[in-house]
Amino acid sequence: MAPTEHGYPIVLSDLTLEYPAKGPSPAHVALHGLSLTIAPGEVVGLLGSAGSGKSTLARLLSGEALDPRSSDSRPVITGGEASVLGHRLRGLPKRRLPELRFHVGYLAQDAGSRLTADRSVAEIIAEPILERDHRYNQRALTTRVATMLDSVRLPLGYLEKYPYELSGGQRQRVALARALVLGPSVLIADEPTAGIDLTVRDAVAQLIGELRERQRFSALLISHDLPVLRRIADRIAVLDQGNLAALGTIEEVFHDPSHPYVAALAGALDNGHAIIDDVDEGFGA
Ligand SMILES: Nc1ncnc2c1ncn2[C@@H]1O[C@H](COP(=O)(O)OP(=O)(O)OP(=O)(O)O)[C@@H](O)[C@H]1O
Repeated sequence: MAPTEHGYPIVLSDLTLEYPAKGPSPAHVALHGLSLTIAPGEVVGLLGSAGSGKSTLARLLSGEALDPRSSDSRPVITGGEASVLGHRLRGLPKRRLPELRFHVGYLAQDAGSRLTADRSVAEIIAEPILERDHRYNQRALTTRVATMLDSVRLPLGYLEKYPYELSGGQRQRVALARALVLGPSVLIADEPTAGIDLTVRDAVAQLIGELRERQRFSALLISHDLPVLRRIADRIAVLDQGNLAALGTIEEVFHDPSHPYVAALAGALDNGHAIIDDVDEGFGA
């Protein structure tokens, strides 16, 4: 594995990320001068208003936004730097992208609902391994896939099922198994519990917590689900319109908020909202 910068798997220093102008759409700065470090084994929760840049950051750190094959328009680092496991992402040579992606598990937004429809659960989970080595030992592959399915608490009988046969929560667990199949050192998860019913949400949170203990990865977890964040995040960062509005433990951030968006989040919490998407209205894009 590449050496980490100052021992931190993720280092953002004064990072500015911009979507370049495209056709009639002008350039858009999605993140302004963001600085944040994530320590080995640390889980940082990321909250923010709609359009505040959370998914853009996730796409960059996972390497997805650096992939020239990506169909979406891609954000570009126009200021500062982001390092993941010692890889400096600004101007990262294309040949180093596979190594970065090997060590970084990425659970994209709505990953569960975007599983390839005509592949079995076993094929979906095995895919990241076979993409790297299509001659991977079949027996070792079967064992690895079964172990991953078991670690996300799905019965082995599900290996031959197809996504349409699974519930939303089960699909999300398959997506998580796929994101973790290469044993990453860093996990980037974008709303892993969104759209899942309450009981399963708790199970997914517990699972990420357990896997983190077992595999010891650092993670950036985008979520507005306070019970989930309380359970697994060591600190939270709050973004508002591309700027860092707060950073600290949940208690530190919500104790005496000075930023209006953070104050609105704290107000929603006081009113008993566990999932605090509701305050997005009136904030952000
Ligand atoms: N492909 C793109 N091209 C141009 N602009 C984009 C693109 N994707 C996102 N943006 C813009 O960048 C900003 C940040 O978007 P992003 O999806 O990162 O926000 P977010 O915090 O994840 O929002 P949400 O909570 O709604 O998912 C928004 O203003 C959005 O319109």
